[in-house]
Amino acid sequence: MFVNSSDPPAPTPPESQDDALSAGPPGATLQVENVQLQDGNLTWTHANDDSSGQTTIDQVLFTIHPTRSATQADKYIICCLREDAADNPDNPAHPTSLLLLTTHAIPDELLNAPLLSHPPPHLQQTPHNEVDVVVSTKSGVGRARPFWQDVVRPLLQVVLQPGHTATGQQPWNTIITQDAQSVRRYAKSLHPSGPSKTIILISGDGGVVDLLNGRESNTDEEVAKAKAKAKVKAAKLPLLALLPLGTANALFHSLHKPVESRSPGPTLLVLSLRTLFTGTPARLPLFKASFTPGSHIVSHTSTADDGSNPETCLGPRKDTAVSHLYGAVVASYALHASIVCESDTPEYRVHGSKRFGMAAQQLLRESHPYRASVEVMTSSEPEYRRVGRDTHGYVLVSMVSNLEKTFTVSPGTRPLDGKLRLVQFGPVGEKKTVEVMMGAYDGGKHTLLEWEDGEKVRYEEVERVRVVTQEEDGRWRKFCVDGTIVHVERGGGMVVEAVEEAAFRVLVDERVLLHG
Ligand SMILES: Nc1ncnc2c1ncn2[C@@H]1O[C@H](COP(=O)(O)OP(=O)(O)OP(=O)(O)O)[C@@H](O)[C@H]1O
Repeated sequence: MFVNSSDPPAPTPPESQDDALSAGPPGATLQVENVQLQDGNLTWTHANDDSSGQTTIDQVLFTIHPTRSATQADKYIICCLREDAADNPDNPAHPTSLLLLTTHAIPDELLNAPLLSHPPPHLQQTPHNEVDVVVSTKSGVGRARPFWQDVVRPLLQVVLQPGHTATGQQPWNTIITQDAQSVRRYAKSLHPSGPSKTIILISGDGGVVDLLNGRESNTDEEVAKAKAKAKVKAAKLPLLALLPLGTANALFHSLHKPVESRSPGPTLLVLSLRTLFTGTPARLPLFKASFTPGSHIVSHTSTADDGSNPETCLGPRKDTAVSHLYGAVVASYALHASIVCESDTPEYRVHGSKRFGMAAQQLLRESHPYRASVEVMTSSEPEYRRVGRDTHGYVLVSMVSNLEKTFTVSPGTRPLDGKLRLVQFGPVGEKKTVEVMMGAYDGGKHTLLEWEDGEKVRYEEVERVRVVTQEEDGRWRKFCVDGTIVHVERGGGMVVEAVEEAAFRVLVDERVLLHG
């Protein structure tokens, strides 16, 4: 979450500044002819010099056929994403770029692929709808901003072309994060009674949790009032469009699991851009994690922390007090929470998703038995039932199937099903824990694991989970909600349950709703 200390200081534009004014040309626009599609390869001839070009069908985002203007009536724009460093060797800081092919005729297969003749309503700024773009600059390995500048912004410009004004004003608002509180501050500005909002969130799961909780913290009262008065309609709930530029991107992977193929196939970014322009809104299921009094959010990125202390998660440091958090991904205790917490140092962050494995190695060597009570309620059991023994290795309550693309923590979860599932096992030691992790990387087979000593992985659908820690050492009293770490007091804990009331909608690929 911190810039490496060797980086030059980054210019920090005001959060609300729309840096579209400094935009360059919208991607590389090429006039092409003789476009053909064969064996998954799209080929063409450049109109100016007859040279040829090619890309794969997986890199095609969609085709625009703007029928609005007579001059453009017979023109197509094939929009492609290039995201291989090899495609952009001159500029490794900008690993993704847009390729726009303008042509008079396209192969039939592209007519059947996503074809945009009008900007989708959710991307149009009108008196009844606003479009905000939130760029979380420290997500993942820091590529959200170049992705916005090089790809998303020019694509919006091309699709929303008639919205341009002479002043260069764009029909969207841009929020570039400046610190760890930026997304929360933005969320606070969302008013349930204002026009409906589409929020294009260029970030990882942390941006989503910040958005869910920033909004909630100031609008509890307002939301209650607005609901009582106007009965906030589902269609007015803010609509999230996720562009997954984080490390794990669990929410996007899980929501798009039915349409995400193993390679080769469209990449995560291609899928997310297709969904942004052609997706369908759905209610985003949420859970609430409530914490005992005295609990605090632990963070590396508060203003008080200059990032020089990699031991934040190991020490007794306290940050913002917290009573509850909303989440859309997972709430956890024990190994998972410790991995997320201890991998979130500036040193580990530069390694992208490898940081989880690096922190896990150390924690696995220690294989700490976490002293706690874990209890569940299910739809058929209205009283708490104890799960496991007095010590635990892994306790995770999931609302999604995947924590990473290939890490299926909850194979029974379907996108948007709104169900909570518990994955729990005891302190089984390094070897068996690795076996569990390998099962998760093998489509979720860990949920069937049982060992000869009677230990097993417990996996079940639950309504509510209560975890109370009995640890003395603060290092083992960390809980995790969608990547946010909460430190609880001695004897403290967390209760997790699904939330009935909808607060956000999310854009998904239409096929997810049909086959999810
Ligand atoms: N300019 C900034 N300075 C400090 N912190 C920032 C800044 N911009 C964003 N952040 C914080 O960095 C965190 C980035 O988390 P995010 O989840 O988006 O990425 P990630 O942790 O890499 O991905 P994932 O959660 O999917 O693994 C967020 O909590 C956000 O508030």
